[in-house]
Amino acid sequence: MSHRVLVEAGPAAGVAVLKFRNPPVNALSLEMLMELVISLEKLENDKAVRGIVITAENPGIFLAGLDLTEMCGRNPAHYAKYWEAVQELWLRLYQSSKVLVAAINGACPAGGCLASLTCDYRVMADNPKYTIGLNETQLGIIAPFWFKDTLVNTVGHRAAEQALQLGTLFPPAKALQVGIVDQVVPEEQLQSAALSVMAQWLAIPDHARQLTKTMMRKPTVDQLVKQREADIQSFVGLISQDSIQRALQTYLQKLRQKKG
Ligand SMILES: CCCCC/C=C\C/C=C\C/C=C/C(=O)SCCNC(=O)CCNC(=O)[C@H](O)C(C)(C)COP(=O)(O)OP(=O)(O)OC[C@H]1O[C@@H](n2cnc3c(N)ncnc32)[C@H](O)[C@@H]1OP(=O)(O)O
Repeated sequence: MSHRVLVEAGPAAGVAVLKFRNPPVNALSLEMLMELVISLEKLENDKAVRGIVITAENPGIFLAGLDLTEMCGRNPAHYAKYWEAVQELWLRLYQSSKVLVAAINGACPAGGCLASLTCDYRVMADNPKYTIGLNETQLGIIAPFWFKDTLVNTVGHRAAEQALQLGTLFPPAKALQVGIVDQVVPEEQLQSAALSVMAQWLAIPDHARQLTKTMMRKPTVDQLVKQREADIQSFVGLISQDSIQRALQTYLQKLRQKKG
């Protein structure tokens, strides 16, 4: 039984809706990652499901990204386990044979943006409070190569380089202009817009669409698959550095003080 991920049958045949519900901010904790992987595996094996709309149960925060508390003050074995789970989620999402449509109904930084970038299409609610992007450099860390590759595959090299160096979080109109999202709609129309685009994608025969998706994505997937263990070791080495730990602690404190 999953607590942090809700899967519902969609209103249209063949469509499931996967909702994030990990309060307070839908951070990708280890438990959340594991529940997501299990939910995605079940959906992948369900022949009746052809498409999945991915969204947050409560509007406001789509996903707050990776859980910073999983990357601060822990031991190397924990960092390795956590990173393997992050890799696994990305591999499941990016290689999914289903049509994935992200209905972005809230803040979507870093790991949240990455999850949405694995989808085939992104619709974002037109709310200026919501932003999306790979903001790692603002935290004093760097987006790993496969985060970078996923962004490059979406927006192209120049736009990705600029967004990554600056760690830009784009509001909806800017995100559309750069191409991080494909469509921006009034908030109350988000779910219907996602279902409408899903219907267009499902009009294509599955086998042709799936083979095309694999052809487009395989080179990027292979890069990680062939060096998964080395990527884990790089992550553990980097995240364990005192300077990185200090940067993450400072960022977390700033988030906590924001309220005070
Ligand atoms: C191969 C080798 C390469 C190695 C490179 C090394 C490192 C790179 C590794 C990983 C890449 C990292 C990816 C990430 O995803 S990092 C996370 C990025 N996320 C963010 O920057 C978002 C931060 N959060 C926010 O901006 C806001 O919280 C929000 C999501 C916009 C919501 O705002 P709101 O005002 O509604 O809530 P609060 O800010 O008050 O937060 C409430 C509560 O939640 C805590 N929290 C927020 N975000 C996170 C998070 N990502 N992880 C853990 N906890 C989080 C926040 O601190 C508050 O806690 P409190 O205790 O005060 O209640």
